[in-house]
Amino acid sequence: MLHEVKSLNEECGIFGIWNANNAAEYAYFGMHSLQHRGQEGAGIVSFDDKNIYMHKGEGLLSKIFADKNNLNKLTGRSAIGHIRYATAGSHGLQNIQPFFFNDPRMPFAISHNGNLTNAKSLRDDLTDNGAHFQADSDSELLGSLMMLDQHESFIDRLKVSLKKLHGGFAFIIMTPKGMLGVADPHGLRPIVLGKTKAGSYILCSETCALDAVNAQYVRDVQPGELVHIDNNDYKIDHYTPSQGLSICSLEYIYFARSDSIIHGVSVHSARKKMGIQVAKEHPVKADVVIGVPNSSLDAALGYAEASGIPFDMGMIKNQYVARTFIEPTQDKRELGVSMKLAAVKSVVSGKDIVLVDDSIVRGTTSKYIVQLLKEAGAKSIHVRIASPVIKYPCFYGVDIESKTELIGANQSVAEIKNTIGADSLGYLSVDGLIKSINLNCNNKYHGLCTAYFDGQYPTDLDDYKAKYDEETEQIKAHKGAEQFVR
Ligand SMILES: O=P(O)(O)OC[C@H]1O[C@H](OP(=O)(O)OP(=O)(O)O)[C@H](O)[C@@H]1O
Ligand SMILES: NC(=O)CC[C@H](N)C(=O)O
Ligand SMILES: [Mg+2]
Repeated sequence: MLHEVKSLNEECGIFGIWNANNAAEYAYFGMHSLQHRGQEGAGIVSFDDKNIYMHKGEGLLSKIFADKNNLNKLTGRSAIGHIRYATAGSHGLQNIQPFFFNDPRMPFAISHNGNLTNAKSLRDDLTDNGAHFQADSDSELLGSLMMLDQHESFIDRLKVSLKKLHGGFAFIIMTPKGMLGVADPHGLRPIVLGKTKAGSYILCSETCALDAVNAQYVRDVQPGELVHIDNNDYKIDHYTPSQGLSICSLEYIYFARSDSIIHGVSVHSARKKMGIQVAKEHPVKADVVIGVPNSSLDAALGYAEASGIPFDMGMIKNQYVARTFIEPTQDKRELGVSMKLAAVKSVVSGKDIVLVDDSIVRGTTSKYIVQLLKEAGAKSIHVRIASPVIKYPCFYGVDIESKTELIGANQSVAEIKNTIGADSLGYLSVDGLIKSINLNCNNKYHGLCTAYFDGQYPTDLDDYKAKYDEETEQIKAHKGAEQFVR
């Protein structure tokens, strides 16, 4: 299976529109602006009064729908779409969503962003109860549970089944009668409601997809909520009580597009504040601040603003290589980074540099960039990371499920500094991160999941717990490690 050259793998993007002319076309344009969330495959399912239409494929949306007929055949006034980056189950067409369930009581299609922590146990139970599966990802389990459930109404079947799911999930569910949006009890994955000028409702992962189709933001779907949309309006219901918002902090740090607004916080502003905050926490004398295009540029601007050191374009990104797919081995990954990023010698030569990146996962990018800047004549390189040390894996929809691949779980900050060859290295503190995002949420989690940094998982780890416990002893060794080294 081929993968894009990315160090930090993204999540999925979901989009649904109800009661619109050319619904599938809306889905296509909305999903196009969510392409950063997954590049493995995509699909759209549309409904008209009598029929269901579907087209799915592997790779980028523009490739899957390059033949316009693939979109034109998706008629009807409602459509639901999905773009995938796998976290559970195999790669390949069978796991590309939306999944369609031909339930004679009420047919439905589902799109899922997230990862279920109890998927294996649920699958085992369902298999014992005679369920048949279309594929092997976690996402179809909601449909499988609903197919076996005996409640009379569709909503009851949905609510009962949702209660059995653990972990991170945002779902859009579509039937011939209406569209539904769901957030897990902690709201780990983002999902928003919007409305077009013509009055059609949209559910999608990020507000950038609403902007792309000229729709207005209505509200974020809150933890434990079930939003019903039909021809008349939308209605907010709950399938379970909220456990308090703890949305994935990496959405703000890296995943979401900078122009999106999540739970009232502009992603761009949050990133800029992370840069301002890391400048306060780890000041350094230097000639120029540079960012790693594109995802750290907002933070680099913040660092420059707070420190008074000028920002410049010390690195450029080859936009075309970002869409090159290669095998995800370490040597190919390194080759991928070198094809993707290049130094601007006139900016970096002879200079003391502050190099800002949004995160370090395996260390591949930072190591390569430090080397690149040295070769371009930089005098010294002070790396500043606009997020805390990533030491713990994620089980809620991001593809870092083992600590063995995390440099921050295996090395102290001093060791990482040496590994990447920097003159100094400073990470943002967890408090600094919470302050920069500032969700103004008074719950235990400050509105955020910061498990990557502090191991505070808002849910049980269920089927992942045994492996996680095995790795925990090693992780402990680095607990409380310093945030800065010279
Ligand atoms: O330590 P590493 O394992 O290298 O991972 C960290 C890098 O991964 C991400 O960038 P990525 O290259 O995925 O994509 P981007 O171009 O969107 O920043 C992130 O922005 C860091 O630069
Ligand atoms: N990244 C995601 O949200 C993935 C959704 C689902 N777990 C899958 O693997 O298809
Ligand atoms: Mg990057």
